[in-house]
Amino acid sequence: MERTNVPTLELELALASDLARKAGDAILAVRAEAIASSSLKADDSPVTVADLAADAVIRGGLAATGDAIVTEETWRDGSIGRHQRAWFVDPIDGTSDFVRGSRDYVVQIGLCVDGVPALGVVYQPETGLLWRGVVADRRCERVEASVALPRTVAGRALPPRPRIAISVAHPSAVGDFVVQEFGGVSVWRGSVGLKVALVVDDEADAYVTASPRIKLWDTCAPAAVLLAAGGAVTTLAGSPLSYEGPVAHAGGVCMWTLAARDGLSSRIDEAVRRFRGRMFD
Ligand SMILES: Nc1ncnc2c1ncn2[C@@H]1O[C@H](COP(=O)(O)O)[C@@H](OP(=O)(O)O)[C@H]1O
Ligand SMILES: [Mg+2]
Repeated sequence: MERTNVPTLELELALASDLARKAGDAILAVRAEAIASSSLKADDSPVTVADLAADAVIRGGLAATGDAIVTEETWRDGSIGRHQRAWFVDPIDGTSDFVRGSRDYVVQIGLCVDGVPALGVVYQPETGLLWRGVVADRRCERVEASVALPRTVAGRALPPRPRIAISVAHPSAVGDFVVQEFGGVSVWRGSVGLKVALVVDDEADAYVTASPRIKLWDTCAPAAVLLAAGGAVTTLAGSPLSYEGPVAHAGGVCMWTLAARDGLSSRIDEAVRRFRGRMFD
């Protein structure tokens, strides 16, 4: 049968892009008040009225899809379970940076199909930059002032000093060790989505975190963006990330170019061995 070039998940990509921008507007509208009145959730992570407003905008916009919806601000404990389609929403990724007045925070909307990231949108309200991807079409783009620039990481070589994107808000001994072990350079940045955007934009080769506090909504959208660009997404041990079980990634997360995965994964193993028992800080 003749192959058609009908784009996959076109409506979903348009919907998620529109909702991410609307959520971004909702955040900017209450930013000052949100920063002044932030509070801590039961797990000690910050939350603001901006997180809640953006969460509500996105949930409202996705409701008509009839799909499962998992959002940071509404999810209650338990396992995600198996869904044909499930949206993972982080209304603000990088809330701790946001409350410090940093521009490094994003809105993230990801869609898993059969438990695997299929589509993702990462939007930075402060700059209007948007990264998005549809994995099945190998379509990844950075949208800047309404111009979509295609992005790929396939075929990118690993530089002699690999650039490793590392959390500003949550530095860790494991992160430091991994950078040292790779003979690499740390690229400090807030938000998971922006660290993965660094990989997509050729400003980093890998994002590595050992934190068990990283959640499925922190990773789903950026994972889809990077996979669509031809990159790889794994646990520290090299397994695929699961989106059907617990809401936290217990095995850490690596998001990298194929060259970085191939060149560095054995040394990640070394980090895992060395830090066993106190791996997650
Ligand atoms: N060691 C840690 N402790 C607490 N949260 C962490 C963490 N490492 C990552 N995270 C979570 O991962 C997200 C991005 O963190 P970072 O900017 O440090 O990379 C944040 O999500 P939210 O901002 O959506 O709550 C944060 O809660
Ligand atoms: Mg968040």
